Amino acid sequence: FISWDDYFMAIAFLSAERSKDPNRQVGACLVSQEGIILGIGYNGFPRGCSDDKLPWAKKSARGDPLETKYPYVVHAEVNAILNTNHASAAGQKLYVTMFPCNECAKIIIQSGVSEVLYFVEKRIDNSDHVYVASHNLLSMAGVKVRKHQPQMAQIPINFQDPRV
Ligand SMILES: Nc1nc(=O)n([C@H]2C[C@H](O)[C@@H](COP(=O)(O)O)O2)cc1CO
Ligand SMILES: [Zn+2]
Repeated sequence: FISWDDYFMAIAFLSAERSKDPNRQVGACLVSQEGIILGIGYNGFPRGCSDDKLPWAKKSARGDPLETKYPYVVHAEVNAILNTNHASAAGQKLYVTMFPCNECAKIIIQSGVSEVLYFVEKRIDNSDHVYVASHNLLSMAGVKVRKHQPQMAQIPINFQDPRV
């Protein structure tokens, strides 16, 4: 059977599959102290803001930031937190497929999350201030940060041959 940590991380991975970002699909799963899922999210444009009208590009040929996704996209972590009713703020754990950026770190801290479990970190070296700031904030606020160590290499879901 699947461990709790693998289970919640797998849910974050599955949620990431919903993202329409062609370059990076990120998923997050917020879990209460009691192990109840409070919220799930992935990166996408805000509700009502159509993918048909907003760009998914990383760069604009004209150098116009408004032609890129960055000013518009809601990060997976924020969606997971906003999708909850905040019933039990204390002791929440956030499972994320990617280490959170500094803007998400602020929201994670202010919403009362006490532990972040991430799968990969985008940061290549210490020069990326976004992730250095994120580490600093989480550490100052006493939010535990842990890299998920999977117990299972894969968790296949097979609709063709369900073991029921
Ligand atoms: N923790 C994160 N949560 C997220 O939801 N994202 C999203 C925002 C963008 O849609 C995409 C990053 O795009 P790129 O610059 O790697 O092509 O991933 C990114 C990170 C990484 O910090
Ligand atoms: Zn973020």
